Amino acid sequence: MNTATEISNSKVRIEDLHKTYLVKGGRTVALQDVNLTIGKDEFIALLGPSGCGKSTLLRIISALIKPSSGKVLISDEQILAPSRDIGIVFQQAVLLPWRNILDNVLLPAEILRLDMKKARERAYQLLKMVGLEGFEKRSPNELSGGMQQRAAICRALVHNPSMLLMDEPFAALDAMTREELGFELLRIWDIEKKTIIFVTHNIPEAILLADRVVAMSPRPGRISEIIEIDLPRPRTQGMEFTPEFKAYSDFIRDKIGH
Ligand SMILES: Nc1ncnc2c1ncn2[C@@H]1O[C@H](COP(=O)(O)OP(=O)(O)OP(=O)(O)O)[C@@H](O)[C@H]1O
Repeated sequence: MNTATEISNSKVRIEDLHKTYLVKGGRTVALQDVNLTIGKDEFIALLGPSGCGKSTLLRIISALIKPSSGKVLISDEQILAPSRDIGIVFQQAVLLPWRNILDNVLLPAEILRLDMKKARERAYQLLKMVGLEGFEKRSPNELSGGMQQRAAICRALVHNPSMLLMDEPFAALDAMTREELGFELLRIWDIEKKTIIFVTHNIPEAILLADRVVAMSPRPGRISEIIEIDLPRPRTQGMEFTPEFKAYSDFIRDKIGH
């Protein structure tokens, strides 16, 4: 099992990150000594038990919150404010109910004051790529949960960021839709070439998607293990039943004590 990788072409460098939240009557250490280098266009799965600090780490990388100490560099620049070069997908699609699907996808382009003609072309192209062609003018509540999450992915990509941060994006979906969207995400990643950080609790999902699985320990969150997933790409249905996959799964389960 390969757990040590040299990253020659780095996109993200996380250095000595600590995060302590001040809470009533004390403090919660959410992250401690987190160091990680992520390669350009790499697919990272951030795996760990509930409360180990995965969302906190994602929020620090996207500069939605500040670390207590340490820093995050993206393309060699320290991140101090939210960057337009990042797209974020959360567990819930949170589409605005009064806007149709196309206008929801276009929201970041409006906020960033991009050329709306070009943005509209891109939105149509993205919606087509995720199988939502013909649904552009529908309202979000006319779409299934999986379709809404597809639209949320398009919204995160419309301004063509080089990084995609995904916080348990498929956790609210049923198992079949979840798997389907996983493969769809891999297809998008193959076409669009992004650096992806994908938070999940789900070991098979992490193995199926990622180049490397970064396993975190329970609070205070630290990186306990980094496992390179040397399965061939494209990843396919049925791979989960191979002995190689099972070996990764057993190894990770053993390491994180599941
Ligand atoms: N705004 C906050 N104020 C105080 N404590 C917080 C805050 N956000 C998170 N925490 C605490 O920090 C720890 C890490 O939380 P975080 O949400 O990052 O974990 P997580 O691994 O993403 O959890 P889950 O998988 O359940 O979403 C938890 O103990 C949580 O209670």
